[in-house]
Amino acid sequence: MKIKVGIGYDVHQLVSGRKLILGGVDIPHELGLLGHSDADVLTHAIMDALLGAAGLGDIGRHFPDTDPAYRGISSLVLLEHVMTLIRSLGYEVGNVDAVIAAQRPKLLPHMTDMKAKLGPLLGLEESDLNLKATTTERLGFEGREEGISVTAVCLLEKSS
Ligand SMILES: Nc1ccn([C@@H]2O[C@H](COP(=O)(O)O)[C@@H](O)[C@H]2O)c(=O)n1
Ligand SMILES: C[C@@]1(CO)OP(=O)(O)OP(=O)(O)OC[C@H]1O
Repeated sequence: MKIKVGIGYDVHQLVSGRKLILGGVDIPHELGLLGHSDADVLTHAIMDALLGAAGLGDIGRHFPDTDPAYRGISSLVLLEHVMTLIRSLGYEVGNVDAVIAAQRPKLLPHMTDMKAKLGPLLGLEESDLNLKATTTERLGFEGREEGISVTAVCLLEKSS
């Protein structure tokens, strides 16, 4: 069994007039995330962890933000592409763990919905997909509610 580890990190700015999409879930909030796609920073960090583990670079390489094809696209669609790539190399995802740094809103009530969207795409059972949230105690850009950051790690497994 070959095992590879990956890490992903992403940040998106919080602005008015945009939706707050995390893990494919539209979370009610007065601010949303700015980006070329739907700016789903959680899904982006997970994709970067997967691509990193597979030695495939990052999401900017696969989905350039200069390409109109990706304007407003659901990041879950991009995750499906990433999973196709990962599986074409013979890998399956072992587990994913992620921490979302957001001062507000409270994300715990939305974790089950996020896991229900992401788990099937990743091919993961509930216990192998862990999502966490933390405030930064009002410190830094997340604490000032200027943006949300996510750090994600994953394992990829290939039997050989
Ligand atoms: N946006 C957030 C941030 C945190 N949580 C939950 O609150 C717990 C305590 O947060 P601290 O930053 O004080 O450690 C944290 O463990 C999360 O369960 C949340 O739901 N949404
Ligand atoms: C996802 C992509 C592609 O639409 O755009 P954004 O939503 O701006 O996200 P980011 O994490 O800045 O970079 C990756 C991009 O290529």
